[in-house]
Amino acid sequence: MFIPFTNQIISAAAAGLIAHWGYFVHGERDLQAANIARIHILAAVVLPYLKCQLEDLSARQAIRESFILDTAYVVALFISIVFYRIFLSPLRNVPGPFAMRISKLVHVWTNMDLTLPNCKMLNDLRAEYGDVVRTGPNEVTLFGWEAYYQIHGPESTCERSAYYDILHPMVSLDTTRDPVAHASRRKLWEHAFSIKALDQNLSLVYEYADSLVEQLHKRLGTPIDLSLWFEYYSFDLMGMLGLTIDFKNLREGEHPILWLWHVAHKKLGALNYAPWIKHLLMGIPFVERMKYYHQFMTWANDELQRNIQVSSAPAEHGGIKKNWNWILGDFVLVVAAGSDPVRQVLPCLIFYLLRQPSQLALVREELGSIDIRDYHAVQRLKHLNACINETLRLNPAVPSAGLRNPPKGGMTVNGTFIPEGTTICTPQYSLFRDKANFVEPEEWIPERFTTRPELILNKSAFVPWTIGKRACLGKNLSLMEIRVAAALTLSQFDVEIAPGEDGTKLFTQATDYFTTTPGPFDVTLKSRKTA
Ligand code: HEM
Repeated sequence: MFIPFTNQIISAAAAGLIAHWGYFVHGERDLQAANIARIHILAAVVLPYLKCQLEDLSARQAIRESFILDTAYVVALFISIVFYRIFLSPLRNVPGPFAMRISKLVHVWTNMDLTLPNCKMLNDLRAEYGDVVRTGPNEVTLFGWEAYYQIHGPESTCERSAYYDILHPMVSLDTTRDPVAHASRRKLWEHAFSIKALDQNLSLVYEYADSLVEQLHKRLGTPIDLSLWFEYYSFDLMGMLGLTIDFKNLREGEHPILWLWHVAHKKLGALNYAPWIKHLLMGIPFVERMKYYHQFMTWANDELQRNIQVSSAPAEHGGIKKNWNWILGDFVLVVAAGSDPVRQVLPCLIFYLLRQPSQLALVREELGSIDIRDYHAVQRLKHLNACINETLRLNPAVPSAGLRNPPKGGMTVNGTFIPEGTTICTPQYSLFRDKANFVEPEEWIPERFTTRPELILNKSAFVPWTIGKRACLGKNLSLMEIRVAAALTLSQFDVEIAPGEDGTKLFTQATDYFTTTPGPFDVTLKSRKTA
């Protein structure tokens, strides 16, 4: 069989167009990334072999011709994709940076720059392009309170976007994209977060906060990274509460798994914006960037195996084996979702209080008026609560995540039609710093939550635990952790920024990879009490 080479080139280019129009353009392909790569590599290897066999070419010539055909295929495919994204996509009229229309890789690349976290980058785009910005070939970022409620509110029928397959094949309450599975799992979790369960956790929260204070007392006068110490506290506490594992970060220094979690998170964080890259890398052995993630997962797997020997999954749900991806996913969720957000609030809160000594004095006055061992009294401290809220407003734990897809048939938001399959981003960071919602939005003014309510223009815009069917389950627990640790630390220590520091690394070195991880906060401590 002989086909003229020119016709072969035309056929290869046509195959590229067919691949785009027949396959790639029809929906999400993130989870198939590794298989797509495998099929293409296989085709590239088989083609020269077939050419040798069928056309009687020398190996050298077969490879040369195959290379030309591969190039024709790839060029046609990519030209078609780029043309579609610029001129034909249903999002073509939505304003946004030109490069972001063409590829999500631009977003990934931008987020490799640690000096500009994703939430700030998106906020800058709003200033340039308005309330609806195209931030990817198939993604829009929406600003404003109405859009947030439309996407996340109780009436919303939006579903989680491809980003949430990030743990695939594992799945957790916080990542499942199946609304039915989510609703039934959430019921199980709600028991664990009920007020009754919370009261049972109280003594453990005090125990770990006491352990933190004890360790800090041993380090008086020497510079320490308070951000890290708060992480030890929240990680140890979540380990014990959620997993019954004592990580002993507080007593014995950083547990290897915490270190591993940090590295894996840093290495993979920027890839969140194009989930297919992670799924592709997962399919390739020995990729350096994935090494720490694999190690973390192996640890989680082993640790869970050990843990599970003392419990059992209900047989009616198919037992442990069938539920393994869920059990492992929830296990990882507890470590990540439970620890990072609390760790984020505490050092930021102390930073603001140090910047505004009159606010610190007010909080201490409140603390002095109660028995801080009585959590119900701590819980009612108006100014402390206002300071926590104001800290969360300026530093949301999940500043730009919570990505969603519109329901079947698409939806109209802010006057723009968003077709189904589009990823929608609604950054809390921008919502909480919107001057339509808060007066002097960039300033830390706790009184807006107490004596100066006029500084809040729209109460409904303050939703750090988000709203709707997927709102945070850990709200009350997290507030308990924050209040108790803040109360004990502020009443026991005078905190000063460490020599040579100004404390701002806490913000300038923070990362926004789903949850925020704050930068270091180097301080020295002096004891306020000897008793
Ligand atoms: C200041 C602390 C915290 C804040 C501001 C916060 C915020 C949030 C937000 C915004 C979400 C929604 C994320 C999304 O849309 O994907 C979320 C989900 C969730 N959070 Fe938190 N969180 C905090 C602490 C905690 C803690 C301590 C836990 C305990 C394990 C926890 C457990 C969860 C769970 C289980 C979900 C998923 C709920 C669902 O899918 O139904 N959170 N959180």
